[in-house]
Amino acid sequence: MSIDEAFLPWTDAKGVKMKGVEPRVLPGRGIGVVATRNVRANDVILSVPTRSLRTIDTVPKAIAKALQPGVSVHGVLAAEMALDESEDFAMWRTVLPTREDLEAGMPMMWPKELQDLLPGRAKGILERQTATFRRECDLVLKAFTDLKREDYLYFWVLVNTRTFYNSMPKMKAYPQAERLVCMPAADLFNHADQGCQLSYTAMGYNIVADRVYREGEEVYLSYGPHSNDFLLTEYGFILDTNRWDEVHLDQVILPLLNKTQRADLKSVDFLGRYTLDDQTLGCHRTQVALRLLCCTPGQWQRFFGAVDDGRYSQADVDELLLTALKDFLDIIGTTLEKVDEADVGLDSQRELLRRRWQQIETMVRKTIEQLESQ
Ligand SMILES: C[S@@+](CC[C@H](N)C(=O)[O-])C[C@H]1O[C@@H](n2cnc3c(N)ncnc32)[C@H](O)[C@@H]1O
Repeated sequence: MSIDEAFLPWTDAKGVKMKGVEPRVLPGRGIGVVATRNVRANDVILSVPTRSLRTIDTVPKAIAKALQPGVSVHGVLAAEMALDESEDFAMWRTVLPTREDLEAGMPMMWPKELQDLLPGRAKGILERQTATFRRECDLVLKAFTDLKREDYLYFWVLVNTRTFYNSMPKMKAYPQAERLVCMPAADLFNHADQGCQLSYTAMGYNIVADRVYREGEEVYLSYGPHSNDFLLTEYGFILDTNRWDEVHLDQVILPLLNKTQRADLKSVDFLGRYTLDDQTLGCHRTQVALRLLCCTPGQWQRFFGAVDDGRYSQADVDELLLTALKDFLDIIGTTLEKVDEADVGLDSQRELLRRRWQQIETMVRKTIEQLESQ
């Protein structure tokens, strides 16, 4: 893989300014952006003028009209790209990942058997993506009968992995999840859990350095405070070090609760989304749910209402959590065996899945050790 020599002149003609950075091919990450000289914190390293942005407002009326209101902005942008045969887009395509590149990482493009082995949180995101895609794909293929399902899927996934949240004031007319924008060159930055920030001005978008970067260093953008399950399903990769990572425990906490307890938690919006992270031995939601199993109603109410800190029931809660985490270790072990035995999909897909479960295992073991050493 290499970057077409006409690509940078093309971005230049679009008014994109790169200052002290340039895109390069990087092993294992496709293309990324690297500092060509020392960059200072708060330097604007890339700017993209409004005229170069692709938004719902730049989609040809014939396409937008044929698809909306039934298809989301995401779905319309994907359809536009799938139908775009212009020379302009052909140049952008030279730096876009191929279908094979996307298949390696994006669970939406994996075989069902591997999708079924995803961690619970990733599976939840995938289910929502798949339902949206199916609904939108049917509408798009009905409107543009020459389009093929697999081509539309490629562009749908592409838009998923390369759009930014669009903070232009006029986007307020759209629901939050629909405010999407595509930007040439800005979409070549890879993500880190701490990275540069995107900022909007009336002229367009800037990427601002979050810290000093030395010449030759890769410059990362922060896509947001995302866990590895989120990065896996939305972007097709995971980070080795991720301060926003968390492990979802619903799989082992929900089965402990009876019907009434579930209904009680649901009524206060505390049913599900139980997590472990680096900072806590079970998040506050987990603490609330487990206290239903070992406290009187009055004690539970006082903890829930923050009238007391629940110190008196902490040992019982920790014991319940420890048992749940040990059960989770069994589930993780069985899942890893299934991943190893799976004879479907690509090696890269199975390896990514294995790495994610190993990260989860490490976090669960660490918490077990901490609970046992208290
Ligand atoms: C906005 S694009 C970034 C540019 C991309 N690397 C390319 O070649 O076009 C987002 C995609 O880059 C890859 N990516 C981003 N950050 C990464 C990272 N830290 N490690 C591995 N892959 C990453 C993922 O495939 C993701 O879907």
